[in-house]
Amino acid sequence: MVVFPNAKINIGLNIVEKRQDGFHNIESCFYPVGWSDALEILPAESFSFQSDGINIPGDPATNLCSRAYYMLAEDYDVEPVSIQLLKAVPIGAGLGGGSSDAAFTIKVLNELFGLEISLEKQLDYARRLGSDCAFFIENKPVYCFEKGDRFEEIGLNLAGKWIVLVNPELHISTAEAYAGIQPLRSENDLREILTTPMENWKEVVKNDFETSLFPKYPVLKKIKESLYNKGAKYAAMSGSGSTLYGIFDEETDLSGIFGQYKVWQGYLK
Ligand SMILES: C[C@@](CO)(OP(=O)(O)O)[C@H](O)COP(=O)(O)OP(=O)(O)OC[C@H]1O[C@@H](n2ccc(N)nc2=O)[C@H](O)[C@@H]1O
Ligand SMILES: Nc1ncnc2c1ncn2[C@@H]1O[C@H](COP(=O)(O)OP(=O)(O)O)[C@@H](O)[C@H]1O
Repeated sequence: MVVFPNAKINIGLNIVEKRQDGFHNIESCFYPVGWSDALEILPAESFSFQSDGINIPGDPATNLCSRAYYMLAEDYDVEPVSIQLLKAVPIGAGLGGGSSDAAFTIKVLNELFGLEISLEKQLDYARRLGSDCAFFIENKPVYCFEKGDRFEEIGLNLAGKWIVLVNPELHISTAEAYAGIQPLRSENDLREILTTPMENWKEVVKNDFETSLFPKYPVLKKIKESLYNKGAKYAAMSGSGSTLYGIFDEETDLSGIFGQYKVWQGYLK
């Protein structure tokens, strides 16, 4: 079975408070975007994981796809598989690429072996692999809270808008980014603001990580400003960075402008 684990962006990200378990409660909106890896999972004589494309640091046995397989194999009768991943989504980029691979692995194994794991249980398995991971099980726009792994429906439809994602190939560790934050609950209700026209978001839909990371990495702020200068209706950093995105009313080819960086552009669904 071949699937295409896609990336996400965060629209607004408020780091509300530090939790007893060391994690943070956050509020954000997750929106799926088309930048994707390719993942093939086939029944095999023994388990194997191989990847191509962007190099993923670390032992293949600890790759999130392998971890998803071993986690399910503890509880279900799953046969050995060979997993082949073509990695295209930048790593440590605020796009949740690894989490998406893991969530898609759960979904594929569930289907391939007829495991009939309920949606709630798939979400629970995904939560064990990473805070971002559960989002990719349903993979639809949501408002998220707690660790970013509890969801509420959101009436946000950006289908047909054009998005440009710019990744300056700075690897920012999520843990390190959280460590640099002084949590503060926003007075704004993100769900309410996101029902207003996108032109109104610029001053109020904020990603708290920008405050700590922009002074440290000036290139991030520069890219965000360029996206606005090129006509973005809204621009921001996704998650803990380092990818910036701009949302446009119409198709706007910026591949030349940002030629020195990794760029993905396309329509939102
Ligand atoms: C910041 C966000 C926003 O969507 O995305 P990315 O920028 O990583 O894509 C997420 O909260 C990232 O989720 P994810 O990348 O799955 O993080 P995890 O593997 O669960 O955790 C990595 C580390 O980040 C910190 N962490 C993560 C989530 C959270 N709510 N509070 C935290 O403090 C913890 O230090 C944890 O050890
Ligand atoms: N399949 C995978 N794809 C990407 N990163 C992976 C994968 N499996 C494990 N990782 C590890 O996860 C971390 C980055 O995860 P990723 O989801 O790309 O970051 P972010 O959520 O910031 O976009 C890296 O430390 C990387 O080594």
